[in-house]
Amino acid sequence: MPGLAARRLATDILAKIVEKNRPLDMEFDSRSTTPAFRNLAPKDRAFVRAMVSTALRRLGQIDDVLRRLIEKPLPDKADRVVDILRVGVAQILFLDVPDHAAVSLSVTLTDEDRIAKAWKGLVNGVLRTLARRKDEILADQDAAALNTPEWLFESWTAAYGPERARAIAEAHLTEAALDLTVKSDPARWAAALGGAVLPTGSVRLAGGGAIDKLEGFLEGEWWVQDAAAALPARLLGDVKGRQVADLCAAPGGKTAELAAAGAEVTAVDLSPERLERVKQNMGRLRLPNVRVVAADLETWTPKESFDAILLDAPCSATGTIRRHPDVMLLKSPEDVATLAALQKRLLERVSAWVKPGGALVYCTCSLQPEEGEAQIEAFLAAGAPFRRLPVRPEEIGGLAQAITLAGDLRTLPFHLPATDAQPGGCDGFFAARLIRNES
Ligand SMILES: C[S@@+](CC[C@H](N)C(=O)[O-])C[C@H]1O[C@@H](n2cnc3c(N)ncnc32)[C@H](O)[C@@H]1O
Repeated sequence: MPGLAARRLATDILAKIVEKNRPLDMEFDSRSTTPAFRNLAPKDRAFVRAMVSTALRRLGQIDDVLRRLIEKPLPDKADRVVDILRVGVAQILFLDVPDHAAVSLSVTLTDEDRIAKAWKGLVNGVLRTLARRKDEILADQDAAALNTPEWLFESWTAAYGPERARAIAEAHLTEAALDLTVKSDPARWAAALGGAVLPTGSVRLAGGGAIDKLEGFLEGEWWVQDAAAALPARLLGDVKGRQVADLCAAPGGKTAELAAAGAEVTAVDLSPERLERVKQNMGRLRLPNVRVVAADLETWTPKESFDAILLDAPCSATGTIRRHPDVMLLKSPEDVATLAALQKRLLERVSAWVKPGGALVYCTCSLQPEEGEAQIEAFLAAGAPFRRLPVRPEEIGGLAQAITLAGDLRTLPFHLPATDAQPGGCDGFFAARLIRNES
């Protein structure tokens, strides 16, 4: 039956993420070699990804629909039914799928399962009712609040105020555009690829299609990198001919920027597998000036100090929810606390490796102040031999709203608003630039 295999796979993947806490990318990577995945046409694979991402992005709204339309909560053994319903609701409310196809394929999937089949009538009834009442139900839902875990909404309200917290949650409702960092001539690549040049210099495409088939990929003219993720490396200024350490480097977006700007880069990361990707990427991009080191920064020590250091510390990644909606499900306040402790240790340790007068940029793709502003405040307050060098708007494409009072970079997911030429938004990044005292 056309489309059934894609729904079955989407339901299986969603179940693993929601019930087994498996990250979305990891689950897709591990499925990519299985027959169930390989037998799908490329457009069906993309559709599986769209169903799963949408179900995660809108999980709060979807579960609210199920609470409204199912009178008695389903028993634990009906997990499969819930997952089928979630994928079905995602199709009816948020994806461009005819209602009758979403309903009948969901019913067929239910009928396939030995236990779930007992709820075939319920699946049919719930999805048909939804198809009839969808406009009324959608109008009655507060999407931003329903889809955001309470602890996150509260933390953003405390950090940024209620209006900006809501704007962040609203920005998460939309899939991110595809941003490219180009080696040179953004206007030429924007024209060639049908995109637009952002004020920050990245090229933004509306997304869709296989990346490795796009012009310039094989020639190594650009790499995929969110517009906000492209900003921290730039804060190191002119790095041509300088010894620069990119710490926590994989998969290498910032390594590529530094190498393309002419630095001699030492790229360090804990994960040998992820470093393989750095090597592949640098090969494709024809950037030979990168030395890759697989090491734990908590124990590794460089032989010599560096002119400049970029520390892109491991973090909760709450700034990347538009691309990774599973973050909302998988991360907890405890994770933020554990990661903040690791970031503090890394920052203190690696800061000793910067030459006097050299720059240290600390960054994370987190919206949580504990992983950004508070780290730097505590580091400087503890008497570290560094001073802040505030970020200037002209260094980041005039994005003055992304500079804090203290002079750090703080992008939020609703920055870079949409225009006629391009969709809006960017990752939520924090970056601080510190200069080591001369003596
Ligand atoms: C945010 S990602 C880095 C993204 C990368 N800078 C880029 O722009 O493509 C964080 C990285 O930190 C690495 N990492 C985590 N703990 C580490 C440690 N103790 N030592 C070295 N690398 C670590 C992870 O393997 C992961 O690749």
